[in-house]
Amino acid sequence: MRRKHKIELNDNVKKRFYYSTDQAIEKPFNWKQMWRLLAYMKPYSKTLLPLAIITMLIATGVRLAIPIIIGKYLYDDAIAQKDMDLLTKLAIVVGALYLVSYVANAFRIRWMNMLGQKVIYDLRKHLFSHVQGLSHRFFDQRSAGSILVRIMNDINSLQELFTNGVINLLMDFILLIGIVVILFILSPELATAILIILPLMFFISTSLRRKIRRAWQDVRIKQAMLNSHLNESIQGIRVTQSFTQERENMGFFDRINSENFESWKNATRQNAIFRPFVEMTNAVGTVILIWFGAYLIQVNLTGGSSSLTVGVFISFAFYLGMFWEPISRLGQLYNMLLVGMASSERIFEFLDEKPIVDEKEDAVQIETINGEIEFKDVEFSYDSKRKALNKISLKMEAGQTVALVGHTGSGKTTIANLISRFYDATGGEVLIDGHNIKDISLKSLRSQISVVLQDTFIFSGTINDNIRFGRPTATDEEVKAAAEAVGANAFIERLKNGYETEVEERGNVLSVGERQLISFARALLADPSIIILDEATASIDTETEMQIQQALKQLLKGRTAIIIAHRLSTIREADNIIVLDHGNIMEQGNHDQLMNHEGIYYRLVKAQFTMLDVS
Ligand SMILES: Nc1ncnc2c1ncn2[C@@H]1O[C@H](COP(=O)(O)OP(=O)(O)OP(=O)(O)O)[C@@H](O)[C@H]1O
Repeated sequence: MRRKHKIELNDNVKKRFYYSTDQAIEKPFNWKQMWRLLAYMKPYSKTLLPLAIITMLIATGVRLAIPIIIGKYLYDDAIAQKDMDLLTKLAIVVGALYLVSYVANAFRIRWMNMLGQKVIYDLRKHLFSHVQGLSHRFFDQRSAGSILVRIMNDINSLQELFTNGVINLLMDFILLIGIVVILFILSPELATAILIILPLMFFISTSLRRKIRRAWQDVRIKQAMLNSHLNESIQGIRVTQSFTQERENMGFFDRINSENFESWKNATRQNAIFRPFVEMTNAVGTVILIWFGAYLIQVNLTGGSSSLTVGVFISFAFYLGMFWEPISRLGQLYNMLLVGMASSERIFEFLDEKPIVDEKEDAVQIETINGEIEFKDVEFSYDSKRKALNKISLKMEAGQTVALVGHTGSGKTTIANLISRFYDATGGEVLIDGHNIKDISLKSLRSQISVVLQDTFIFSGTINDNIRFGRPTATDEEVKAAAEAVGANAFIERLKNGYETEVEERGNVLSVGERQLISFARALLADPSIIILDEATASIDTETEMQIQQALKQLLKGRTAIIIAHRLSTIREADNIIVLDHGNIMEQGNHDQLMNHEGIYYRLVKAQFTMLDVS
């Protein structure tokens, strides 16, 4: 059925929606990395960790003791000897031991879970706070999705390791070694015969499990691809619908969905093979126990060289039943460790990433920046191949409005990025109030610069919250005053709940222009010394723009303002207009000077007027 409906894809477009699976799901065991991970348990080494270990030791000790009591003492010494007193006492002891084991286990699980959750909480907090402090270059090189995967999925995959892995590893070793030692003490001959199944068990738990593990990994990869495709499809749904590409899109989805289906089928098939194998080995063990055990009891009863009693035989049966559990868990733990190694490697890769823009230890705090900006022979390139700025020098006096114009890619945003110190110049120096920008503390620098972009970011929360982002301590009245000053008040009041209207993440319910007005209010509230408007009015209609020109004057008053605009009508009044081309300053001056000069700016203005005339 599925195949019948398969949608054939056009050969020209088959390459779309190929998601790379460069993220290794498992890595070989690495001690150094393991110690680094375990160090996250250190804060709990005097509290939760010892508590979990003690309760684990109690529960394991009790589990190891019960079969001996039931078999050897209860059967051989009490039932066989018809000692009713002893029988009652032993029954009480067994009951009490079960109770102790139950309580110890309940606490062990509780404390282990708590320990695991706390370690994961700490690790995620550490990673997030580290990533937040990284430079723009780090984010340029990675998609938001891949960063999200590390903070969520990779840390989640370590959760199991911390909650169950570490302590279960100890417990299973103790349990296995304990069982083997006890069996040998009770009856070396029967122990030797039964332990033949151990290698078989190990073989199954390692080799079969490896296959199963691979099969489930494949499922995870296919699911991640399905997720990526869904994410991209939903985000791009408007484009898909407008180009009527739904059928092709369905074809891609169908292909990834069938791969996902096949991988599930394979994994569940592998899983199904596993169970009969386990049961078969258990059956082999039981056959050996019954056959050889019965033989040894017979030899004992007829006064031969064996000392195996029925009670010890019963204890053996119990221990045999207990064998599989730790072996199987150790196998799982091994898988968990390999997956954990890959995840922790990726987490540590981020944690080891240093912010390229770093702060000097003796960085100066500037209470109030005046806003004088100077570039001295500044060079910059995002990558080693192309220069975004070529030895440019410029000066902006405090309180001036400076406009940056030039064609797409000429370096306007790059200048703004260097002023906010999102990147460091690769040559020359950027000075603010005469200080090299690298000597100023990042907090005091950035808290006094506001950047308003064309693509403004609206966070989930109310309009109020979004404006208050500029200054969290501002009162409702101050928020409203800022909105009024930039002309945002009118549209906000028209919303259902006014300033308390909830806007979803990215502000999808607001128009692009409305979002820009909110970001103006946000910037005004922050009361910065330097304000950068990067194409900030590009999405506001001309009428609204004229309305906010006054407000903009208000916003820019007493501050150094850098305005980047393609719409030249917005920068006419700037004190200085800097014209850029391929990272070079071609001309500068005010509107009249540049118009008289009849250079690039003159031609740009003329071209825009001609376009307007035509339309
Ligand atoms: N994060 C980045 N990584 C690599 N190269 C970049 C990055 N940002 C910009 N560039 C490159 O640097 C050059 C200057 O870009 P910039 O953003 O400063 O141009 P712009 O003048 O602001 O352009 P626009 O008018 O389109 O906004 C361009 O060639 C661009 O491709």
